[in-house]
Amino acid sequence: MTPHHPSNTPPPQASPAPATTGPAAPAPAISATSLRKSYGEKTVLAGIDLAVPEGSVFALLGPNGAGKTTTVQILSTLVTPGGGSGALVVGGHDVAREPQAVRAAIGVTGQFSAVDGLITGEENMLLMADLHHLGKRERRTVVAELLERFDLTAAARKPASTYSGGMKRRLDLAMTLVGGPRILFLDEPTTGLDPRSRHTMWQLVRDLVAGGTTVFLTTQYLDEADELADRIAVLHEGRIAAEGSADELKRLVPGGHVRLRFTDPAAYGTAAGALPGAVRDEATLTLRVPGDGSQRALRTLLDRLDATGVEAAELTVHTPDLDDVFFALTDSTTVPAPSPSPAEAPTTTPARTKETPR
Ligand SMILES: Nc1ncnc2c1ncn2[C@@H]1O[C@H](COP(=O)(O)OP(=O)(O)OP(=O)(O)O)[C@@H](O)[C@H]1O
Repeated sequence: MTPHHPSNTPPPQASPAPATTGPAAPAPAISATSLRKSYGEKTVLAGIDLAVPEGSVFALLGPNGAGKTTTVQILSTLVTPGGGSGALVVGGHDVAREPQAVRAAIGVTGQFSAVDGLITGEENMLLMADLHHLGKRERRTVVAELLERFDLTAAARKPASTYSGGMKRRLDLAMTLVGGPRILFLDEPTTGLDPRSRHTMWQLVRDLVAGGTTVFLTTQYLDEADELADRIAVLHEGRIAAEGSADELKRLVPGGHVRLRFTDPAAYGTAAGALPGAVRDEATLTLRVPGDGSQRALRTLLDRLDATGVEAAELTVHTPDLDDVFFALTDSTTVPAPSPSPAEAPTTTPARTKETPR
């Protein structure tokens, strides 16, 4: 778990110290150091650090206007970074010095589709193939394969304007893949789609990642980040408010607890006496013990329980969902406390208490 520090110190996981033995860690597919951007007086990005390992899915989460699209636009060379930004490297190429090489390595699908509704799905694809200078035979093969893979073969000869929202989005993604990009930027890829279409898109993304593609995703949907992302960064007021896996983020906010259910009232009573802070539910013989769901907290709880000699019939660990995290992190009156230093606690055991504002 890596809550960000105002100094923009890169998170330990994001930029590990070079190993003294063994093979060096591969360079991230996407990395940004102190990325800044302002429009006039408005600071959109106040210096953010990112590192996305190859073959992983990184989700940038944030409310409307947080700067997600701006980040994608800068990393995909569409917009210039602000003055004072550090190194921005995508696919091994510097975004400022080698924009062409970056463009050759990436695919971008934005909130505004590149699909032309006046021509058919297949014609849209062939147009893309021409833009990528594919040979005559190759363009036919690549287009047919992608249409098949994205379940668009039957509709291929129909004007794209007749497609459903989900089909258009699939076509858009298929068009992006014509050039065979190793790195994909998906800016809110499922906004406005129905649940079935969203699940289809998620599966397509998973398949791409299984094939080695790196995905940089922006989304306002917490379940989407939860479903797809290996790591999630929450963008708030121009900074990364927190970064980690979905589970790590969930441990950042209060609401986590362990639920112990007993079948024997005597055992229930004994356990309740031994566990200070436990919320009792006499009707169901259940105790709810607040905790961050970490290994350490769980061990303490079990040690206490063992000392009483009673055993629970059922033990479940509840962590808050990403909604709780999102609201806690993007509510400017509360920010999570920084993690204890690695010497004090494992990196997967972040502090989760609400703290005073910065
Ligand atoms: N070209 C521009 N000129 C001026 N301001 C801009 C420009 N592009 C973006 N902004 C401003 O920068 C801020 C961040 O916009 P951005 O589109 O990156 O946010 P977002 O997180 O993608 O939001 P949404 O989820 O609504 O798409 C907004 O306040 C927006 O108005």
